[in-house]
Amino acid sequence: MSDVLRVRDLSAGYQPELAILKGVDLAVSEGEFVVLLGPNGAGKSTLVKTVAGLVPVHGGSIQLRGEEISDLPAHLRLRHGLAFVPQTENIFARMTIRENLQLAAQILPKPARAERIAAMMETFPDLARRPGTRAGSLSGGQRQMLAVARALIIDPEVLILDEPSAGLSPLMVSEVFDRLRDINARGTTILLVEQNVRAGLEIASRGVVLVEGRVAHDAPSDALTNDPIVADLYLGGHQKEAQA
Ligand SMILES: Nc1ncnc2c1ncn2[C@@H]1O[C@H](COP(=O)(O)OP(=O)(O)OP(=O)(O)O)[C@@H](O)[C@H]1O
Repeated sequence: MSDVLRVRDLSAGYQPELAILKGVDLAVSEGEFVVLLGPNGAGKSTLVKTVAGLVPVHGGSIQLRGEEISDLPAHLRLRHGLAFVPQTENIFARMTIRENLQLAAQILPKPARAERIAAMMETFPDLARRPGTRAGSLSGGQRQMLAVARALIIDPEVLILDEPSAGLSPLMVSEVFDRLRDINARGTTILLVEQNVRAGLEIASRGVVLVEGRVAHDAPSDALTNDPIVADLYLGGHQKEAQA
């Protein structure tokens, strides 16, 4: 399997002298579903934001299909096929569902836009039922679906999501996760940041555990789920909570 995304010895942070990521190595293969786990403050969001071009890189490399992208601004990374769904402010609340999709489609050549919007409406029937509804009036789960639809409009090489389950009820989380599972089954490579260890390892085939800005574990989900040392040391509270 070829790597879609490859991060090597990546250091990055919000200020020049303060590295939050301290030499991260991570590869995501074509068609894979990888979950990024770790305690609060480990640097999960910082890692995906750095990959998306939103946090300054101090050193190391980020490659998309073998091409170095760490020098590119965020909008050009998007053009290269890297779609990122931030944790918040990922839709335009005052605009309708259709307008949100139309805006996201602006990046595509004009003739391709209508077809991609129609494809998203087909993938997300819940959104297709009410294209004129203002995004701000949708439920939390539907908003996340719209954010994912906006990201998918370019038919990306890789879809990166920063905790789309944050603040959602368990029912909504399972709806969003079911949809992500479908999207992955149709061939989209996914890298997901998730706080809930059990839910993350259930949906992804591989887990990467970040601790203090470094990769502490990188293993198939089954192995991480059953590794008591990993559960106690790094996933501790979350794992116990999830099993309670
Ligand atoms: N905009 C920012 N400016 C400066 N420091 C930041 C910023 N965002 C995050 N940090 C710091 O970076 C470190 C890593 O935070 P990050 O949000 O990446 O961790 P995380 O693993 O995603 O945690 P959580 O699960 O709590 O979201 C923390 O020390 C945090 O205080």
